[in-house]
Amino acid sequence: MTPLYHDLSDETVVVFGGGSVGARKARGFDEAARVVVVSPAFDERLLSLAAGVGNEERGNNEGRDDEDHDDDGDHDGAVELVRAAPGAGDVAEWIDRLAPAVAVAATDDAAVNAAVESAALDRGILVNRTDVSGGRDPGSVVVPATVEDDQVTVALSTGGTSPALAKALRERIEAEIEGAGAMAALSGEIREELKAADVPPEKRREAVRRVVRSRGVWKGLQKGRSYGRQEADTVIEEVLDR
Ligand SMILES: C[C@@]1(CC(=O)O)C2=NC(=C\c3[nH]c(c(CCC(=O)O)c3CC(=O)O)Cc3[nH]c(c(CC(=O)O)c3CCC(=O)O)/C=C3\N/C(=C\2)[C@@H](CCC(=O)O)[C@]3(C)CC(=O)O)/[C@H]1CCC(=O)O
Ligand SMILES: NC(=O)c1ccc[n+]([C@@H]2O[C@H](COP(=O)([O-])OP(=O)(O)OC[C@H]3O[C@@H](n4cnc5c(N)ncnc54)[C@H](O)[C@@H]3O)[C@@H](O)[C@H]2O)c1
Repeated sequence: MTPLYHDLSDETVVVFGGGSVGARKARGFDEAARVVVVSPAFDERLLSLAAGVGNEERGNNEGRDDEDHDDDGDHDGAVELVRAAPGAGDVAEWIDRLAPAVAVAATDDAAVNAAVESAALDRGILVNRTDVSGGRDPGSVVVPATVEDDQVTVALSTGGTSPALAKALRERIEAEIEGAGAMAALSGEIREELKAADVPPEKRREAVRRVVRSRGVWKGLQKGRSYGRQEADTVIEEVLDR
């Protein structure tokens, strides 16, 4: 399995199955893509997502300009629910109509999930099969456990073997990456500044490497951006003066 970060803005993700697993996947993809859930019944969390509850603070609507799919127009970014129970033979038609970039098979009907998988694979569409673990077929993707701090994202998979372990490790990493977003912003800015000032590449790299490893800078950033910056300037001066 090869982990990649994929930009799904302007793409559609279709989720077959509106139970608890379908709801979790819809929520995960909804931050970036248009999400359509096809199911005869919907978990309560999906009803909230469809009403746009919780979307505002997640800031997931950037870069989205097609509101055609939005039923009431009020909740840009809301998940769309389509009440239907396609049989295994109907799934391909749904996929053709929705033209998704990713299809998620999350029903409790193994035959329907298998039909989603084969229809997606036939069309070169990525498929996430939620009812099987272990090895994947080519074109089949795993949804990892993820932790985010601003622009920094950690995605974690056990290769499909142990989702419970993926979750447990994710909980540990959550504490570990706190503040990483602020550090990414600061060190990115410093890198640009040193480049613009024509600092020789070797010195520039050493300075940036030291900044991201400096306990003082991490601590400073906890107090506020300018404290982090001050600490970083001290580190940079040490490197440049040598
Ligand atoms: C990471 C996460 C992302 C997400 O889905 O959001 C995710 N599962 C999560 C939680 C979780 N899932 C399950 C449990 C109960 C404990 C257990 O059974 O282990 C727990 C833990 C809990 O709930 O505490 C049950 C389960 N999961 C799968 C099956 C099918 C099977 O095993 O056959 C069954 C059995 C169903 C049954 O027996 O009925 C299958 C998959 N689940 C995956 C992802 C993919 C592999 C990821 C990897 O490579 O590690 C894969 C292969 C396909 C996929 O769905 O992409 C999310 C944690 C998010 C977070 O909290 O950070
Ligand atoms: N990946 C994971 O993390 C994970 C975790 C638990 C369970 N599972 C597996 O995922 C599947 C779904 O789990 P769940 O807990 O959400 O089950 P669930 O029973 O709560 O939900 C299944 C949903 O599929 C819908 N459905 C049934 N037939 C359908 C059809 N033809 N088309 C569209 N939707 C249809 C049902 O109405 C229901 O909303 C199960 O097969 C289970 O083995 C996966």
